[in-house]
Amino acid sequence: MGPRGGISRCPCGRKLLTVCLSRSIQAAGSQLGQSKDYALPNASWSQDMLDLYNRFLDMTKDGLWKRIPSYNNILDHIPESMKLTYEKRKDTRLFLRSIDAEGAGFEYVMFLNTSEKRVVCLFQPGSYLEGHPGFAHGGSIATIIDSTIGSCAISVAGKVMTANLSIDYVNPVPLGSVVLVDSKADKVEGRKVFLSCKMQSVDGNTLHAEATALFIQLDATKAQKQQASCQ
Ligand SMILES: CCCCCCCCCC(=O)SCCNC(=O)CCNC(=O)[C@H](O)C(C)(C)COP(=O)(O)OP(=O)(O)OC[C@H]1O[C@@H](n2cnc3c(N)ncnc32)[C@H](O)[C@@H]1OP(=O)(O)O
Repeated sequence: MGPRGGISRCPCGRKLLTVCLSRSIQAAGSQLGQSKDYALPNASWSQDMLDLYNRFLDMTKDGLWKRIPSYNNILDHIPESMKLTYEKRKDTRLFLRSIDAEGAGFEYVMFLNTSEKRVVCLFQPGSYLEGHPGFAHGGSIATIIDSTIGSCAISVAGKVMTANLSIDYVNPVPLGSVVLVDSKADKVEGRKVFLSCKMQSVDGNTLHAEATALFIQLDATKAQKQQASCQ
């Protein structure tokens, strides 16, 4: 990972500046009628989250890493060429963006490195994701892993679905902490994409979870049938 970014050295304070910038970008976006991008700092992000975000943002400068924008409607994530005949519905939401209160649900941002076939997600689980008292629910961990690995699979193979996801939960994740979800595509065999992933603490000293997954590239004919059946 590269050195920390210039933003952090601003005299008016990194957190304040970053949040101001994100608000300006979001305000500009809404003026243009664009969807809100949630993968930008907000006031709920901890210093750890902001520090990591700025480190990764710095790594996007040479073009190897890209920040993946995040919207509350899945169709805003899908390239035009992959949308086929989906119709945008107003009554659906991407599961991870279903909680409105900042900081209460899935606070996350993903970064893609295409040449390494890798997606890293910075994840700060909020209080509505509680399982055991004070810790993130295993389902929320599975969700962020599935989405991170899934984003990696999509970048490699386009339209895919999870066929298998296997997770070893090693250490619980405290609510409000920040973890790194580091996924990579290990192998592509025909329509099958095999991926693996580690969820670790920011200092790298705690392994929270390890996962492997199989994603299958959708057969065009079957994909059209699936779409037709859910419209
Ligand atoms: C933040 C932004 C978010 C964006 C990321 C979103 C990521 C989220 C992803 C999801 O959560 S997707 C939702 C959960 N997944 C599903 O609901 C999938 C349900 N399953 C299916 O629809 C089908 O089973 C599937 C599309 C996965 C595969 O059906 P196909 O009919 O296309 O595949 P087919 O049965 O022909 O199998 C193709 C190959 O894969 C193999 N295969 C299929 N399922 C397998 C499995 N479960 N385990 C091992 N191998 C499997 C199968 O043996 C075969 O191998 P071979 O080519 O070598 O013969």
